[in-house]
Amino acid sequence: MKFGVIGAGQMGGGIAQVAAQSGFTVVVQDMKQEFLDRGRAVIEKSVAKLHEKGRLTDTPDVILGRMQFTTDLNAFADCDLVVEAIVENEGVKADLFRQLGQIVKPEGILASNTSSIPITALASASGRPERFIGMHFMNPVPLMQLVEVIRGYSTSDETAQFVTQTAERMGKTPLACNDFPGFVSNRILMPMLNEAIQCVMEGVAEPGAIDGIMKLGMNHPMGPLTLADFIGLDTCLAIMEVLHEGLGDDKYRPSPLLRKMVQAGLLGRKSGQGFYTY
Ligand SMILES: CC(=O)CC(=O)SCCNC(=O)CCNC(=O)[C@H](O)C(C)(C)COP(=O)(O)OP(=O)(O)OC[C@H]1O[C@@H](n2cnc3c(N)ncnc32)[C@H](O)[C@@H]1OP(=O)(O)O
Ligand SMILES: NC(=O)C1=CN([C@@H]2O[C@H](COP(=O)(O)OP(=O)(O)OC[C@H]3O[C@@H](n4cnc5c(N)ncnc54)[C@H](OP(=O)(O)O)[C@@H]3O)[C@@H](O)[C@H]2O)C=CC1
Repeated sequence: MKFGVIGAGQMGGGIAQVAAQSGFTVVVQDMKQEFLDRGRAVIEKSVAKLHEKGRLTDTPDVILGRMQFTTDLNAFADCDLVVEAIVENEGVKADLFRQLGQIVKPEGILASNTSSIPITALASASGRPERFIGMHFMNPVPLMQLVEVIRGYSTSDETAQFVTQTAERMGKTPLACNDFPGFVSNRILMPMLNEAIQCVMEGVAEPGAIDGIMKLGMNHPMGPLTLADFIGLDTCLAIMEVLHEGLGDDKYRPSPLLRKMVQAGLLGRKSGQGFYTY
C-alpha cells in the first residue's frame, strides 16, 4: 500500500513513522524543505528509541528507506490513502482537499486527522465525499493506541472498512464515532483543559499545583496544562472555537487566557513557552 501524509509536524511525522513501521511505502509532504528536515529528524530519533527498546520488527534504516519526503503535492497521485495533518483551520484544509481531489487517483481515499473540524464539510471540498473520512490519531502517535474513525455524511461502508483495517494494520485500535464538533475525544478532553486554563486565570492555583492535583488525584499521565502545552495552545484554541461555534453553547467558550497566550505567540512546547518553559 502507498500511504500519503500531508504535514510533517508532530502529528504528520508520527503518522508517517507508524505507517512506515507497518511496512507501507510512505510519502510525506510539507510546504518547505526545512519543515520536512525537522520532521525527518524527529522521526529518526523516535525510531532509534523504539529500536533500542526492541519494539520494532525492522531496523531504522529499513523503516526510513520506505519514506519519501517532498514539497510536491503531485507525489500523492498514486497513493491508496492520503492522511492530512496540517494546521487546524477549516479554510486551509478545505483548500488543500480541493487540490487533492484533483491530484489523487479516483479510487484513492482521503482522510483528515483534524481534531474537531466537520468531516462532512472537508469531504464536500474534496469532491469525493464517499471516499473521505476522519482518521484521528492521538499524540504522540508512536505510543498512543487509539485512532478515532469519523464517518462523514456520505462516507461509504468500503471507505470506513478500509480505514479501520489500515488502523489495525498500524497496530492501533480504531473506534468509530459520528461527525459532531470535536467528535468524542476532544468534546470531552478539551473543556477539561480549558477549565484548567481558566483556573490559572482566576488564580485558583499555580500551574504546577493544578497539574499535580490532576496527576496524583486522578491518575492522569500528564496534568492538563502540560498536556495543553504538548498539544499546542494554538491547536487547543482552534478546537475550542469549533466546539463553541459548532455546538452553540457558552460552556465551550475558550478561556480568555488561552486566547491571550496564543496572541502572544506562546504556543506551548512547540514555541518553547506555554504554561511552562521548554
Ligand atoms: C488534540 C487531539 O486532537 C487529540 C490528542 O492527541 S489529545 C492528546 C492525547 N495524548 C495524551 O493524552 C498523552 C498523555 N500522556 C501520556 O499518555 C504519557 O505521558 C506518554 C505516553 C506521552 C509518555 O509516557 P510516560 O509513561 O509519561 O513516560 P515517559 O517517560 O515520558 O515516556 C516513556 C518513554 O517513551 C519515550 N517516548 C516519548 N515520546 C516518544 C515518541 N514519540 N517516540 C518514541 N518514544 C517516545 C520517552 O522518551 C520515554 O523513553 P524512556 O523510557 O527511555 O525514558
Ligand atoms: N497536536 C496534537 O496533539 C494533535 C493534533 N491533531 C491535529 O493534527 C493536525 C496537525 O497538528 P500538529 O501536527 O500538532 O501541528 P503542527 O503545527 O506540529 O504541524 C502542522 C504542519 O503542517 C504544515 N502546514 C501548515 N499549513 C500547511 C499547508 N497548507 N500545506 C502543507 N502543510 C501545511 C505546518 O507548517 P508550518 O510550520 O508552516 O505551520 C506544519 O509542518 C491539526 O489538524 C491538529 O488539530 C490531531 C491529534 C492530536
